[in-house]
Amino acid sequence: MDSVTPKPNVTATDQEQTRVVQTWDLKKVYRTGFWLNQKVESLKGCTITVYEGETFGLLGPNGAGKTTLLKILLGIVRASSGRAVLLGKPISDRAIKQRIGYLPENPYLYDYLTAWEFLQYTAGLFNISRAEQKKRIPQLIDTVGIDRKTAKKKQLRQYSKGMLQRIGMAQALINNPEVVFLDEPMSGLDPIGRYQIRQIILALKEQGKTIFFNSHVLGDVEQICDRVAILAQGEIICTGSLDELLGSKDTYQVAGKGGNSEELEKWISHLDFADSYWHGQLITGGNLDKFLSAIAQMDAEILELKLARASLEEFFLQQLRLNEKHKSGDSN
Ligand SMILES: Nc1ncnc2c1ncn2[C@@H]1O[C@H](COP(=O)(O)OP(=O)(O)OP(=O)(O)O)[C@@H](O)[C@H]1O
Repeated sequence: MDSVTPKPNVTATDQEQTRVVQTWDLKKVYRTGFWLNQKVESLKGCTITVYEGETFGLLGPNGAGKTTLLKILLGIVRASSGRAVLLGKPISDRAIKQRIGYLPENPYLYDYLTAWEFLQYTAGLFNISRAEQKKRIPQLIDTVGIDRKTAKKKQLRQYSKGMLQRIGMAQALINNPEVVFLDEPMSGLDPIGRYQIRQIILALKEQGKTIFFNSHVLGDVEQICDRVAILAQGEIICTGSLDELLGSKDTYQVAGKGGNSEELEKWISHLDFADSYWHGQLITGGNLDKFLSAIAQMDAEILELKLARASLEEFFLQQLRLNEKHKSGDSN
């Protein structure tokens, strides 16, 4: 594994954007049991691409293999077969560790250190000079929204779960990484804690960092991700941007009464008009106001207007159901 092999079919997107993470047919079989004679097939051939500057969400139910994939990319777990490239280098290349950040799912953050001491310790692991630490640590503490005095005085055992997660984010950023891997960064947090982590991720996105995160908190993913992949039972079952997977934010199902079909057809596709009642699909192109005034001028009335786009949660559950149906060979 680990050799760099170009993808045979290079698409327009590939040509335009730099690929930061690329895997080909990654597989992982864990051996368990006293005699290591039992096998758990955790990944069954994962091929994914993450482009520079994007926020990529790897979604999947418990046990789907998300953490395993992430740990393979980070070199914590060895793949059984397949290839992976990170920042243009094989994942076995130790030099790339300097360019990535990682927040594990349940980070252990040394209870008896203060946040400041903990960040000094992690900075030391990257050989960051004392002078640089003096600049970077306060900046990071500000970025993750912890009070500087608290960071210097309070031991981590006195922190709330949300504060610990934010310090975990700060340690993932200590080396100013180009790519940040976050394993379930919102899990176990209350809505305020999740909001704070989302804001930090959005700020990182603004700085142009590539963010790869695992999650099953789909509402959060929907708000911050550019592209997602769904992993189920070790296999990627779909991947794409939210618009590609869910449909455009501009598409509505609309139903109404009155007006005339010729005028309505200028706005509404698949128009079904009968006895002055009608329904169809409206693609506004961001001009919902213009449509509403056109309706008023036609002397028509809207009875129902709702977004045609499914939520990510609905889409996720539907994809998992379809995958299970497909697996069980049920054609109904
Ligand atoms: N070290 C290990 N030894 C044996 N089996 C393992 C090991 N690590 C993970 N597995 C198994 O591999 C499968 C995938 O686990 P993984 O932790 O990657 O899934 P996940 O999608 O991250 O799940 P979760 O959302 O619950 O964290 C599971 O069946 C798990 O039990």
